[in-house]
Amino acid sequence: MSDLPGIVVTGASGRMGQMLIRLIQDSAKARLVGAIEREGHDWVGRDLGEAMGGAANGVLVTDDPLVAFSGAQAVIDFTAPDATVAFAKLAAQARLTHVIGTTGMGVDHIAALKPCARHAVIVRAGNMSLGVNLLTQLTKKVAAALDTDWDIEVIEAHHNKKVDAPSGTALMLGEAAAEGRGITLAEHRESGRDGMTGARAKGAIGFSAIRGGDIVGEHDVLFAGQGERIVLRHIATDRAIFARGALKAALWGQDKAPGEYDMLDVLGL
Ligand SMILES: NC(=O)c1ccc[n+]([C@@H]2O[C@H](COP(=O)([O-])OP(=O)(O)OC[C@H]3O[C@@H](n4cnc5c(N)ncnc54)[C@H](O)[C@@H]3O)[C@@H](O)[C@H]2O)c1
Ligand SMILES: O=C(O)C1=N[C@H](C(=O)O)CCC1
Repeated sequence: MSDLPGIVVTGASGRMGQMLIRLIQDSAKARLVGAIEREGHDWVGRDLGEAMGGAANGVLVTDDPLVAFSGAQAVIDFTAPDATVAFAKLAAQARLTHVIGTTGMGVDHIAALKPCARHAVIVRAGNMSLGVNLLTQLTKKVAAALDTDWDIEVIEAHHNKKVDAPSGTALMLGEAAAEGRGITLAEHRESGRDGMTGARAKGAIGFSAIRGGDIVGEHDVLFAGQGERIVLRHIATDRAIFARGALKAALWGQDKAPGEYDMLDVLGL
């Protein structure tokens, strides 16, 4: 029996689920011990390897997290907000490191994670890539250096299957800009302009979302001044960057005290 950390992947058939499964199966630092899909999904009850179109790998896809979590050390979860809160409660009971990549979480979802983090390590980030997490620090620094004569806009583009907007990454970048400026995003957020909107509010942090085709994820933080503009940009061309970050977080969490963490903690940025 290997003593490598055993990892469960939720949303196994999803874009990120499949990426994570391949990464963990190829990893020398972790082993895949479970795969979860939602109740009624046609992968449930099937061998995971076969469901993914390859050879059998002996991992049965289940819709029962209690079964999957027993004998695991971490769960990596890129699903949907309600599902993530339900997984958090069970992961806390089982004392698993819970890595949350799910975006579109509302304030109630985030509040529901707090009691879980008293018992288990939770690492949550709207973007698990090194590049975007570094970009949040650059954004904070630029926003701190410029006054409100510079308008801040976050422009993001994603594939046509994405269900939430602004993206989790855009919100991270907006939070970083707000922090740099010493304001709260909640009080200065401006998104979804349409019709007679009136002039832009001075000091607002604006968001625009593009959805189309197979775009993996692109983010610009625009600082627009009089006669000049600064653009900080990140372009994701491969979902593997998110999966690598999530696996790193799951391993990092193994010797940490219960609590809520993000990728800045994991990456030491
Ligand atoms: N943080 C990051 O770095 C990052 C990167 C990529 C995607 N995401 C986010 O991850 C989430 C998933 O993205 P995706 O592109 O893989 O979506 P997807 O739709 O391809 O996959 C989601 C999967 O979750 C499954 N699911 C939903 N409810 C479930 C439940 N109750 N139990 C088990 N499985 C359930 C679905 O059946 C589906 O297979 C989104 O919120 C997305 O924004 C975050
Ligand atoms: O494909 C997605 O969905 C992505 N979601 C994250 C977000 O909302 O920022 C990260 C990029 C890809």
